[in-house]
Amino acid sequence: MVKICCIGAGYVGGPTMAVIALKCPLIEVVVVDISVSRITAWNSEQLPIYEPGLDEVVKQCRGKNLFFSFDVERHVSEADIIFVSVNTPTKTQGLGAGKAADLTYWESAARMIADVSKSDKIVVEKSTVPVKTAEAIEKILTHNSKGIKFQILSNPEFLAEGTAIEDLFSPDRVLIGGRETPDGQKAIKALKAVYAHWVPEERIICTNLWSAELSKLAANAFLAQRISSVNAMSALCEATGADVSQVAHAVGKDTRIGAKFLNASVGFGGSCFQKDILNLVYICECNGLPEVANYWKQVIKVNDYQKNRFVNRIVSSMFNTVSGKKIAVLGFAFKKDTGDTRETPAIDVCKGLIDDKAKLSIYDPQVTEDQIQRDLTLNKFDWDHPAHLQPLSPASKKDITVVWNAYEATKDAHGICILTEWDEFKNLDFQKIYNNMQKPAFLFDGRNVVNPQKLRDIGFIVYSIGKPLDPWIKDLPAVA
Ligand SMILES: NC(=O)C1=CN([C@@H]2O[C@H](COP(=O)(O)OP(=O)(O)OC[C@H]3O[C@@H](n4cnc5c(N)ncnc54)[C@H](O)[C@@H]3O)[C@@H](O)[C@H]2O)C=CC1
Ligand SMILES: O=C(O)[C@H]1O[C@H](OP(=O)(O)OP(=O)(O)OC[C@H]2O[C@@H](n3ccc(=O)[nH]c3=O)[C@H](O)[C@@H]2O)[C@H](O)[C@@H](O)[C@@H]1O
Repeated sequence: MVKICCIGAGYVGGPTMAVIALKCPLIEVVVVDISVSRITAWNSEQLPIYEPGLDEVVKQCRGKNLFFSFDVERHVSEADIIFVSVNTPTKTQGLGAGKAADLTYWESAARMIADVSKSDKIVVEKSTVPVKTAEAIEKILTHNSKGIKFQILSNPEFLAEGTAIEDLFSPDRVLIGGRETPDGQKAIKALKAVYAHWVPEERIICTNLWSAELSKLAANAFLAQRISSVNAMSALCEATGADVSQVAHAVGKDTRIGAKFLNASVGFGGSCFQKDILNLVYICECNGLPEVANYWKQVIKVNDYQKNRFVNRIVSSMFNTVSGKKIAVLGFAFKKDTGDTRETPAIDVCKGLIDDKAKLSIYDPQVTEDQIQRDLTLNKFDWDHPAHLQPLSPASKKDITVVWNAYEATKDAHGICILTEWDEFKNLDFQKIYNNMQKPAFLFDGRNVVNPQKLRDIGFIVYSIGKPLDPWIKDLPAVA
């Protein structure tokens, strides 16, 4: 029986391994982690992450051929294939701070693999890493190997949160990069055989190591660039009376461009887009390519501009101050169908409003008060380290309340901002909400989930990203 061990039981390691176990009943899959609380949760009824469909998959194979354990060394030493899916945060200190990937967790995993291995192994990069990481990992493994042979493969993950199980069941492609040597090709074949249990052969792409590593960074950069492109257009739509949804629809109908990923928003969030682009920028700079670095940097600049623009719209519309005003924040996760808040645009918007002394009442169906308080007080990039190494929750912000219902959040509020596109926000009773708010009642839709005209008919002053402006807002000076 082939044995797989995955180091890192997070958003990628957990779901990916659960699906491999489900699709390959004759392979034993063990997911290990240094975080005892995460492993305990994976073994309980309350999984540590919220992902539609994940519970069912885990229930079907846990205890049969899927196991979660904190006995990291034992399972690593017994495995034939080791996936490494640990954090690769942005460095906060030293060389490359604020840009380069921090490979501390990867390096310590590699050293541990070398220490405990007693037989030849295939080591698979699942984490997103800088191009050429495999070379460094190879050096660590071979210099500490005691004669054991390691083959390194790059097998980046393309799942998106909220649709992870769907994405894993039916991936657009699986990418496997390896050395162009007989041993490298043999390792590629072994990993390909795992995926071939359910992924059609033509969707499994095999490349050299560097192409696979770089393709992951490139894919995230291209995706984020589409969002910044449509968000840049949204500002121009507001200035001209065009409607960004109509523009995106018309542009996306061109089959060369395609319709997906053209939703204007308050900005992209999530643990990876910004981190991976910063990493790409750093690699370009290190390779003497400042023009290429600046090109990609612009994607992040436009994203920051979009978040600032949203806050400025709120403040300027509400008589240039939100001081002491109650603002209801609907949605805190970085997108719907996840409880993940890493780099969510809600953090920047809430901080912007708090700086202007607003009182926030926040509701998200999947995010806890503790998480929101942590997110609003942690330093940039601290969130991306294993939970037990993060700073303890500092003093909580006083001007925030977190409630468990959109009606309570909006009661007596001066304004509402929608920051996550949860389906339930589309079906709220906005007449009831309007009746219970201070007047004039403002609504700022950062995700284009409401019908602005219907809400204007109720009496709301509505701002929707990239849509023709409400007469109230049109007469105000332009904001940047
Ligand atoms: N979240 C996502 O949707 C995607 C993430 N990725 C990449 O996958 C990697 C992991 O991301 P997530 O799963 O989101 O992170 P995560 O933070 O949810 O999980 C990482 C886990 O690794 C554990 N860990 C760290 N060092 C360890 C060690 N030495 N030994 C054992 N366990 C260790 C941590 O305790 C944590 O539970 C990152 O490189 C990320 O860029 C790639 C595709 C999608
Ligand atoms: O490397 C990763 O971590 C993953 O990053 C993204 O997945 P994820 O961040 O989970 O979610 P997305 O659906 O890509 O959304 C990212 C952000 O962009 C925003 N977005 C997305 C699409 C869109 O049209 N407009 C828009 O503003 C979302 O609201 C969200 O804040 C990629 O889609 C995955 O392929 C990749 O594996």
